[in-house]
Amino acid sequence: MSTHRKPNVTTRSAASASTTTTTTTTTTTTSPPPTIRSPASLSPLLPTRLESALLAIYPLTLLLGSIFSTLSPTTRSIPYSATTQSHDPAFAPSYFATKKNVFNVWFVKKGWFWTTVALGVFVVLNKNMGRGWRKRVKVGVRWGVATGWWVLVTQWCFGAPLIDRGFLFTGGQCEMLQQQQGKEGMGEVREVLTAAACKAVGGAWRGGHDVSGHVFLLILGSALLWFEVLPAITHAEGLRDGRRIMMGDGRVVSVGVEKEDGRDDDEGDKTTGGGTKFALGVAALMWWMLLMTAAYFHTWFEKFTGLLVAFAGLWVVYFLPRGVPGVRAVLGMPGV
Ligand SMILES: CCCCCCCCCCCCCCCC(=O)SCCNC(=O)CCNC(=O)[C@H](O)C(C)(C)COP(=O)(O)OP(=O)(O)OC[C@H]1O[C@@H](n2cnc3c(N)ncnc32)[C@H](O)[C@@H]1OP(=O)(O)O
Repeated sequence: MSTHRKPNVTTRSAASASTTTTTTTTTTTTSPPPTIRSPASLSPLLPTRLESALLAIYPLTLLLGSIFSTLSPTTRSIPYSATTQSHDPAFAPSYFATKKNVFNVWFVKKGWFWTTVALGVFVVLNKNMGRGWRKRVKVGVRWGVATGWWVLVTQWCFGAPLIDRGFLFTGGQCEMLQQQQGKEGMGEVREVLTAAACKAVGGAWRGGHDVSGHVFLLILGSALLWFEVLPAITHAEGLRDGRRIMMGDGRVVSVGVEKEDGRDDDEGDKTTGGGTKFALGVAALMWWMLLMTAAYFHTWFEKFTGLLVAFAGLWVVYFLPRGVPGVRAVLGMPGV
């Protein structure tokens, strides 16, 4: 089964193969090169096993936090307000259960800034990207698409962001709009089509489904960081050549065939310099804040939809290019 794929995946090692003795023929038939070890049935549009395991950390974290909030006697005994999406701050069960906690105010609420800085530092300081700009530009393009998704979902989507549109679509509205006296203070009706405008005029954003912006941003930002960083610092096949791509003629091969001149810039020198540590540190803090969000804020369903919306963006940036050569030409793939 694997023999007809072998020529596609061994191109990158052709140079080294020519230096080996004739006995290599026997060796190659019995022990296939690492680039074809992934199950043949795996679609390039799906994560490798290792990527799946890493991505599974997110739903598991949400589950863990939600179970904790359900079972913890302290958390359960304090009233939860669906409108503020939090516990009464006067009785907050933990420092992390208050909205004003310093990590929320300076880190999560500015989470895309931190994601950008961490990625920027990694790209500038990481030696494994080679001397040219090609790989760095592709990282920038992927960041641009992820940023576009963040903007559309949380900031602006030709008017209200998608989260607010979803809230209104599912029957929510600014409570003051329902009460006639509130309408005057709000000015244009368009202004109250966003949660921010509603809160600014003292209204309550109630009644609809509010996708968790925190869950969305923390998953999108942290996964973006490790999807970019890990292929550059690990030998794990599931994050490197175990990734499968579809070629223009429909063949599914290892991503190894697309490496520049068959060369693997990253091989051998797996440095974890300051840029890498900083980026992974930001991703780790994001994971912690995700756990805190899961434990103290939002409903189960709000967290679940935050996860889905983040995964949708990640799929477009990191998995769609594997199955569509045209998209791959624009977005590239980390470590390739
Ligand atoms: C040599 C080296 C060279 C280096 C070279 C580097 C180059 C480096 C270039 C830099 C250049 C930068 C350029 C950046 C360019 C940008 O990226 S600028 C963008 C900066 N802006 C941001 O990052 C903003 C990010 N924030 C957001 O998008 C939104 O605030 C969020 C995070 C989506 C959250 O929205 P939200 O409305 O809070 O929504 P939600 O999650 O539903 O929360 C509901 C409520 O529960 C609360 N809540 C939920 N979870 C929690 C929690 N865990 N804790 C407390 N409260 C919570 C919320 O606070 C919220 O309460 P309210 O505030 O509404 O009362």
